[in-house]
Amino acid sequence: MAIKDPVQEGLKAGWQHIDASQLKQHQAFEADVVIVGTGAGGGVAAEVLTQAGHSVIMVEAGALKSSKDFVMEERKAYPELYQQAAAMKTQDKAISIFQGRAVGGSTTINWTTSIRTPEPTLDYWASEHDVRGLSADEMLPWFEKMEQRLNIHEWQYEPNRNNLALRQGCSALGWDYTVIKRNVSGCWNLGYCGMGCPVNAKQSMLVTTIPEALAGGATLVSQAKAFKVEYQHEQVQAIKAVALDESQSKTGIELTFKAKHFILAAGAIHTPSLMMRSKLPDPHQLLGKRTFLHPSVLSGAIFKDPIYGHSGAPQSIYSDQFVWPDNPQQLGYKLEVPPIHPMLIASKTMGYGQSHAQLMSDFNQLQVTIALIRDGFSPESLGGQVQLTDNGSALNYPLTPSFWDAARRAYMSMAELQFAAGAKRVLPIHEGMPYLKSWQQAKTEIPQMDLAPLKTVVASAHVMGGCPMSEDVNKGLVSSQGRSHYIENLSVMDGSVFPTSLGANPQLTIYGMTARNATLLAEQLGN
Ligand SMILES: Cc1cc2nc3c(=O)[nH]c(=O)nc-3n(C[C@H](O)[C@H](O)[C@H](O)COP(=O)(O)OP(=O)(O)OC[C@H]3O[C@@H](n4cnc5c(N)ncnc54)[C@H](O)[C@@H]3O)c2cc1C
Repeated sequence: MAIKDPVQEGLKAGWQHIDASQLKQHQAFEADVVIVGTGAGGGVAAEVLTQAGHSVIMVEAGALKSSKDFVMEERKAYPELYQQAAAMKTQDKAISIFQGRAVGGSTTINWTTSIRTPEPTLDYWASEHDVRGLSADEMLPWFEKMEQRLNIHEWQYEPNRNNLALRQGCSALGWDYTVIKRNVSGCWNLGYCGMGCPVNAKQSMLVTTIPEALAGGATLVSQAKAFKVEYQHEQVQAIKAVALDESQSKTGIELTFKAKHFILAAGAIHTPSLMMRSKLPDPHQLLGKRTFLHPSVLSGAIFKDPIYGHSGAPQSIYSDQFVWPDNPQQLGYKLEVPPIHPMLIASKTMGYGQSHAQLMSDFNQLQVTIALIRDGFSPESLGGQVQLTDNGSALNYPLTPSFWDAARRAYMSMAELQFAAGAKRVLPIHEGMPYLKSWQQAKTEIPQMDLAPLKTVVASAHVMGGCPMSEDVNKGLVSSQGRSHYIENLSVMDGSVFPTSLGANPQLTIYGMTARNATLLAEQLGN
C-alpha cells in the first residue's frame, strides 16, 4: 500500500525549502516574521502567522526528513532525528535527556500522548508566577482548536500489553487511570513513533502545520542553526545562523535573517542558550534557570507471558494517582510506560555482563513503568540551570533530597502496581539492585536503596522552562503572551516559557498556548 508522503508531495509542488547544507555562498533572507525552531511551538506559530497573511521564514537546525526516511531502526533514527544522537545528558551525566533535532522538532519523534495542562498547574502559574490569561476556561478554546487540528482523540483500541499491565495494576489496586488521547489519524499501531512515523499517521508538525505554512507561501531553511540574535535599541536587527552539513559540522556558510518580528521556538535549553549567547537583557538573572525535566525513574518487571513492549501504540494509559499528593511539600509523580526498544533499554538500564545479558534475554517479557516527577512547584525543586560551553550548552540539574524522596515513593508505587498486575519479578532500575520476587520483598528492599546520581537511572523526554513567562519582570523574561519584556520585536513560543513543569506531557500545552499567542501576535502585527 502506497503511503501518502505530504513532504515529498509538497516539495514536488514547489515549497520554498532551502537546505542550507547545500548553499555555497553566504545569504540574507527577509520576511515579516522569522521563527527559529520548527517543533511544537515553531510549527504552530508558522501556520497561524502564515494563515493571518504574514510572510514567514522557519529556521531549523535539523534536517527535513519524511516518512520515506523513517525505517523503524534505532541506529538510524537516533543520530538523524535526536539532539546528540539521543545520548544527551545533564552536566554530571546523571539524567539522560531526549529532545528532537529535525524539521518538526521533538514532535517528529514523540510518542503522541496529548494531555491538556492540568488545572492546578494553570492555577499555580496564575497565583505564584503572575501569569495572566491562561486559566483553564481561557485556554479551553485553544485546546479544542488544536485537538481538532491535530485529530486528538482517545485511543480506541486495546492497549498494548505494556500499557495493559499499567491498567491492570491500577484496576487491581483501585487506583486512578485514564485512557490517553493521541494525535494520530489512521494509526497502524506499530509502536515506532519515537523513530518518526513511517505511515504519516502521527499528526506531528512535520505533516500538519509546517506543510500548511509552506503551502501558504512560507519558507523553510533547514540545517541552519541560529547562533546570535543581534539587537540594538530594544529591537532585534537580525538573527545570524550557520549552515550545517549532515554530520552537524559547520559548512562555513553564514545566513542572516531580517524581519519585523522574531520568534524563538528552539525549545527549552536551546532557546535560553541562544538568548544567553546573544547577551539579551536579563536584569533579574532568570535566563536558563528553572529548567525542568519531569525527571523520571524506571521500574522493570518480568511477566510470564510476552509483553512485546516495542509493538503497539507506545502510550495509551496513564495514572494520576500520585501526581498531586496531599502534602504540598512532596513532589508528585505521574505513572506511564515508555516504548521498549532494544537500544533504548540496553542503554538506559544498569548492570553489565551476566546481569545485563539476563535482562536483555528477558526482553520480550519485560514491562517498564515510568514515574515522571513533577518538578518546580516548591522551593526545594528549582530545576536546572543552562550553562554555555565552548561548543554549545549544558544543563546543570542537581537532584535534590525532595527528588529522591519522590523517587523512592515512586519505586514503591511502581513495584506495587507491577506485582498487582501479575509480574513475576520486579527490577527497580538502579545500580546493583536485585530482582525483587514479591511485593513483600519490595517493601523491605526499596526503603534501603542507596539512591544517588549515576546509581539511579533518571531520564527525561520533557524539557521545559528556562525563559519563564510572567507579568512580573522579577519572575519572567516574557509576558503571558510570550512577548519579551525587553525587546519590542521578540517573542518566545515554545516549552521554555513554562514557569514550572506541568505534571502532564507537554505537547498539547505548547500547541494551545502557541495557537493563542501567535493569534494575538498576528493581530498586533496587523495585516
Ligand atoms: C522521545 C520523545 C517522546 C515524547 N513524547 C511525548 C508525548 O507523547 N507527549 C507529549 O506531550 N510530549 C512528548 N514529548 C515532548 C514534546 O514533544 C516536547 O515537549 C515538545 O515537542 C517541545 O516543543 P518545543 O517547541 O518546545 O521544542 P521542540 O519540539 O523540541 O523543537 C525545537 C526545535 O528547534 C530546533 N533548534 C534548536 N536550536 C536551534 C537553533 N539554534 N537554530 C535553529 N533551530 C534550532 C531543534 O532542532 C528542534 O527541531 C516527547 C519528546 C521526546 C523527545
